[in-house]
Amino acid sequence: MPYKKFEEYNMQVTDDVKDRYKAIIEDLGENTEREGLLKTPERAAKALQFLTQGYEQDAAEILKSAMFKESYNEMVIVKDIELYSLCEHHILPFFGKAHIAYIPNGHIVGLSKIPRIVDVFSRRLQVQERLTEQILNCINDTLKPEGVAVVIEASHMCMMMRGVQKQNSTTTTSGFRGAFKNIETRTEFLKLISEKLS
Ligand SMILES: Nc1nc2c(ncn2[C@@H]2O[C@H](COP(=O)(O)OP(=O)(O)OP(=O)(O)O)[C@@H](O)[C@H]2O)c(=O)[nH]1
Ligand SMILES: [Zn+2]
Repeated sequence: MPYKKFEEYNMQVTDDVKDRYKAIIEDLGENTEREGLLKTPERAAKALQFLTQGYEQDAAEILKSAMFKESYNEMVIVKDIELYSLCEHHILPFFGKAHIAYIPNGHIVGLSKIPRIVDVFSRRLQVQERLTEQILNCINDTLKPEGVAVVIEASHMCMMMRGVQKQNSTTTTSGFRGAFKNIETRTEFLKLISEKLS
């Protein structure tokens, strides 16, 4: 199914993950019976299911649900799409912005569907490079546009709160297909998104 409602947590998964969180919190030396922590294993289990809901969603179906025949064939850019994902190495957040463009080839897509597929692929255990490529491939294979471009800028908590502890570094990844392989088209896209890049 393309969407999942958040009241619909899988009770079996919630119970299993809750028990494991309880054990982890105890291993860390905390008392899971104190008031503030009583419901924490269950809350954390639900939070983790929310943050990984993308596994149960079908990004191609989301795009297909709002594709419309149109002759418009200039660049369409949706920029500054905020994203929150989880780094698969440390299960810590990475977050930032995606900038996405495509050039239609007979079909346009409902604009909101682009941020929706960013969420589908973000809400998994990820690396930024694969996230970039999955968004790119999904739009390319489903919409079959003249071209598609994806740029993601993100900060990784695993590099900020721990490890190398660098607070100001950001990572940029990008991918281009079709018409965006052409240097002029790519430059136009990068110019249009950089007007608001920090
Ligand atoms: N390429 C890539 N690397 C990532 C991403 N998220 C986290 N990493 C890196 O994954 C690497 C895992 O390296 P390891 O040496 O196995 O793990 P570690 O000992 O915790 O490494 P440090 O973070 O350097 O302390 C680290 O260099 C992280 O910075 C990502 O989205 N893409
Ligand atoms: Zn990490």
